Amino acid sequence: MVDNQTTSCDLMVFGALGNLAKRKLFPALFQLDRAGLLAPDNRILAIARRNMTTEQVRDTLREELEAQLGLDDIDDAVFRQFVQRVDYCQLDFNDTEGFSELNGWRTPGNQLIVYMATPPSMYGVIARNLRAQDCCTDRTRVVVEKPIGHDLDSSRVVNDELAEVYHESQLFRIDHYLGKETVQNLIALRFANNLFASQWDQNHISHVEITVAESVGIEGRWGYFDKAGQLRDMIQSHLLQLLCLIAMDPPSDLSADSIRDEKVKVLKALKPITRDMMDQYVVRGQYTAGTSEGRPVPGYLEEEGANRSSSTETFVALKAEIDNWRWAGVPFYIRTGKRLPEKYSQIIIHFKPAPHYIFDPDQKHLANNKLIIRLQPDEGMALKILTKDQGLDKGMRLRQGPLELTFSETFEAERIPDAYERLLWEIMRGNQYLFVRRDEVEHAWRWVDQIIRNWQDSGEPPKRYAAGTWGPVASIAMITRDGRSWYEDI
Ligand SMILES: NC(=O)C1=CN([C@@H]2O[C@H](COP(=O)(O)OP(=O)(O)OC[C@H]3O[C@@H](n4cnc5c(N)ncnc54)[C@H](OP(=O)(O)O)[C@@H]3O)[C@@H](O)[C@H]2O)C=CC1
Ligand SMILES: O=C1O[C@H](COP(=O)(O)O)[C@@H](O)[C@H](O)[C@H]1O
Repeated sequence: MVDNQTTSCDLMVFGALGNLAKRKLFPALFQLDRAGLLAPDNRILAIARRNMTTEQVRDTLREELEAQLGLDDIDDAVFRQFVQRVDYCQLDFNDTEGFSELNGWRTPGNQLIVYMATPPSMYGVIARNLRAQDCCTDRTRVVVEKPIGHDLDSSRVVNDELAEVYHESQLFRIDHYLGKETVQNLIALRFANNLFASQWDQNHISHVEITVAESVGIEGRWGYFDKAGQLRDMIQSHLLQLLCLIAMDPPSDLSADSIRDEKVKVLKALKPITRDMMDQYVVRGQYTAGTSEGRPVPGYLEEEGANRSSSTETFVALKAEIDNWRWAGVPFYIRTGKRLPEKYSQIIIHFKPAPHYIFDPDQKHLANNKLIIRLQPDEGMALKILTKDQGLDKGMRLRQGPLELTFSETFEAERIPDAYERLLWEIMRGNQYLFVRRDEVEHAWRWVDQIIRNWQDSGEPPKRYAAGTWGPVASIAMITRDGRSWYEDI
């Protein structure tokens, strides 16, 4: 059931002293409180194994919020109101007996939200230990982070462990890209504007590009990242979710299952990339030393904690095809990487040219309309259209220009909430539409696993690219072979 208003709830954060909690969860909860979106009796129990008192944890929260949100953002009164909600419980998640302490903290009758900001290997043990307490009723919602496993088999183990204790309707699997305002806007763009809805298929679209470029390296997360790589870390989750939102058929309504059913159909229709297709369809890269934002940076193999012979990829470009009526013959070119020249995420829809061209043959290359959807930064969209160049001497020369919508300029300059604010708010309201269902996770793994197996079988190392460049040249060759290029006018 979806609540329309903020409900009274108790939130338990397992792993509350970790990186995610510090950087994302507590800042998001603070912002919700500041916006008046936490009910007066909402309480937060921070749970971790370090020996600390509630007072110490509240003090560190102040420092961390100041660091994350900037000093100006912290209002004393709001901060005091916020930290009063927070208690700390020292607990090793393997200590079954220790879980009994959690019961004393709960407000009887309140909705309970259990947020597992822990390694996925802990999800099962926490769920089982909670089952022994009064923390698994139908008034409980459980939030888990990506990645769910590192392949299909291990994701099934994690999902089975959760399913042993909780019903699917209680599970909120986070993919934080779904919490980004501009990602949700894809649904509005596609299904609120008949102009696009009627053009959204292989009759009108020639190809689609999805780029999620990061300028950061692995940010001290070698231990995690080296076991994952960019394909598992970014494509299996965020980029396939973006692809689904672009490619799915219209859902019959905005309910979680209507949307998720349509996404699953897309994932099931993804054409497997077989071993003999790999050369043409997938490029894997790893950064070497170079520059980032004007300063020298080490290569992946020289990062802190690195194993110097790692063949983990930090860049992937691939061509995905969707075997269904809507998308037959329309490639989706996807690329994502770390230590690229800048951070931006955008989707480009390349429309087919008009069936008959009557203008200057030299300008024929301009003839495709493009819809550019900027997810971050500078959120907005531009529709590239052709008009006549102005002036008596120009004849019918064409000029390409944008119909431009920059959200920060067109709409009142409101702060764009961080993805985790939106996601936490939806969890409190019990709305699962921005969360990933089990079958989505598993179909995504099935497709990604095959690519990983192909890499393992070939034993070919990733191609090198210097930090601060756009990835291996092979990624340019991949799209050029099809007579296309990555869109550059950012
Ligand atoms: N950090 C990020 O940006 C992102 C993280 N995620 C996911 O979020 C989850 C958390 O990640 P992250 O915060 O980076 O991880 P961290 O390792 O920084 O935090 C994990 C937390 O869990 C605690 N913990 C682990 N084992 C136990 C145990 N047996 N008993 C008690 N406490 C325990 C750790 O305690 P201690 O400090 O004592 O070790 C720590 O507080 C992971 O699933 C990750 O994949 C997803 C997207 C982005
Ligand atoms: O989930 C992850 O996402 C971040 C990128 O997120 P963004 O919101 O900054 O675009 C990525 O850096 C990280 O490796 C990955 O685990």
